[in-house]
Amino acid sequence: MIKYLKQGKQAEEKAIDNQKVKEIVENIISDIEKRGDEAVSQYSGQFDKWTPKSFRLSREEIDACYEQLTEQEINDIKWAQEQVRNFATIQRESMKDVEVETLPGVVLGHKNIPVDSVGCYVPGGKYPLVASAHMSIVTAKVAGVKRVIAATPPFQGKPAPAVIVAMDLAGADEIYTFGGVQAIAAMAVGTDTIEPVSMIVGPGNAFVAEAKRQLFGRIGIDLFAGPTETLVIADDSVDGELCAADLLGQAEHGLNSPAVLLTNSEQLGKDTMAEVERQLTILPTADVASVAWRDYGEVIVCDTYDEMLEVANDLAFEHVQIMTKDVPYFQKNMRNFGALFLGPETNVSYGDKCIGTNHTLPTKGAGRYTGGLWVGKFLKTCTYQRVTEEASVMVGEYCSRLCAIEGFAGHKEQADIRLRRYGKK
Ligand SMILES: NC(=O)c1ccc[n+]([C@@H]2O[C@H](COP(=O)([O-])OP(=O)(O)OC[C@H]3O[C@@H](n4cnc5c(N)ncnc54)[C@H](O)[C@@H]3O)[C@@H](O)[C@H]2O)c1
Ligand SMILES: N[C@H](CO)Cc1c[nH]c[nH+]1
Ligand SMILES: [Zn+2]
Repeated sequence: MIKYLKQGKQAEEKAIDNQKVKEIVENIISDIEKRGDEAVSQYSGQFDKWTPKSFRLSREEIDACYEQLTEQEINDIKWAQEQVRNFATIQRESMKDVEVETLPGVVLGHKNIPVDSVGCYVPGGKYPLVASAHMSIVTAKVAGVKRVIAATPPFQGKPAPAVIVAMDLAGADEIYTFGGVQAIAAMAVGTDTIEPVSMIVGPGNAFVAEAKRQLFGRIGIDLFAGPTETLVIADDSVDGELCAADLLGQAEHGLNSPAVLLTNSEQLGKDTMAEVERQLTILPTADVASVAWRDYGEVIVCDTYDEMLEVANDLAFEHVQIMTKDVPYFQKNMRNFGALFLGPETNVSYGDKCIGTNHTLPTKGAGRYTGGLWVGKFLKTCTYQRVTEEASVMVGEYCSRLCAIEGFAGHKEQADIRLRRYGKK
């Protein structure tokens, strides 16, 4: 049986917010399509109080950002990028091109071809999300994308130096300081000064995620990577203090970031709730985390692992932290999630910042149909075929008859002409 010790906002309340966001985003995109740079500047002024002469940073402006960081900070950014690059390179090497003779004289293959140009969005409303630069730009470059442009909103009234340095170290070819819907739309549809890209990637708030969703089709997107959500699956092998830290660690992302504890121990549920309240009195980001916990925090108690597994697969959350006696059971049976964090020794923050797996992950149920950002998202797997004359006759006979079933005369003739040319002479 499933029992809620604490429940978050219900689906209907969430849907009202979503509708408002949809309308706002639709209007901004259509205005930017019509008025280009002028509209980008207007929205940047309205939402971010930021209207520079040029949104694109010059080499001198980028270099000035390095001066604002310590050597340690630069080295740490480099270390994190190295981890992301290493893992992405191994993943890239696992994506082999294929060429095989499936029937005598029939050769089929596929090639993995990088997308020509990509726009990488690095969030920066509440926090300058330095790590998002590694996740998208480094990975795009490992995939072989030629033109990688990057955008991030101003932070506290100016370009965030650590984000700009991370973008530059990651290999971004153009760096823009603008955020939100205006950044996504400018990169996707292009303006007088910005050449549009083929694909937009990277996480963001509800406005950013919705803008990508609305533009999908005109451009490619990686996935729906909206407001952070985290699920902690735990039993009495761990304590409330650890569970609370792992819930609040992600609740601090935003007012609408769900943090859920799923347990088979009512006592752990109660201890965690008490611990959350205690930690909120000392967490410097409690202003955000406390609202997220109040509105979207949940504590669900189940009887068995099987029940916990079913709830977790239904939730299809972005992050799933497993802290149970039987970790392999969840590793084996979890099907819907963005990333798994196995055991109390690791945690979401390692993945967020530096361990090497990508932190741009599916939210709002998108984990039911996609994994997170990875090198494969930047590659188009495109097929080709080649046949001998003899094989063309063999396949052509099947094809001709199959076309006749469907009434496709033109298709049939494509086969028949080859039967006449390559058939018995
Ligand atoms: N799913 C993932 O992989 C993942 C990874 C990292 C971060 N995130 C999420 O990214 C988000 C970052 O959000 P953020 O807000 O800090 O930064 P952000 O850069 O995504 O958004 C800031 C921009 O939002 C726009 N904006 C703000 N209020 C608006 C309004 N009322 N109307 C229109 N536009 C508006 C502004 O232009 C601003 O530049 C968080 O929700 C975090 O949880 C998700
Ligand atoms: N947890 C975020 C993904 O939802 C990623 C991140 C980066 N920095 C901090 N957090
Ligand atoms: Zn995080």
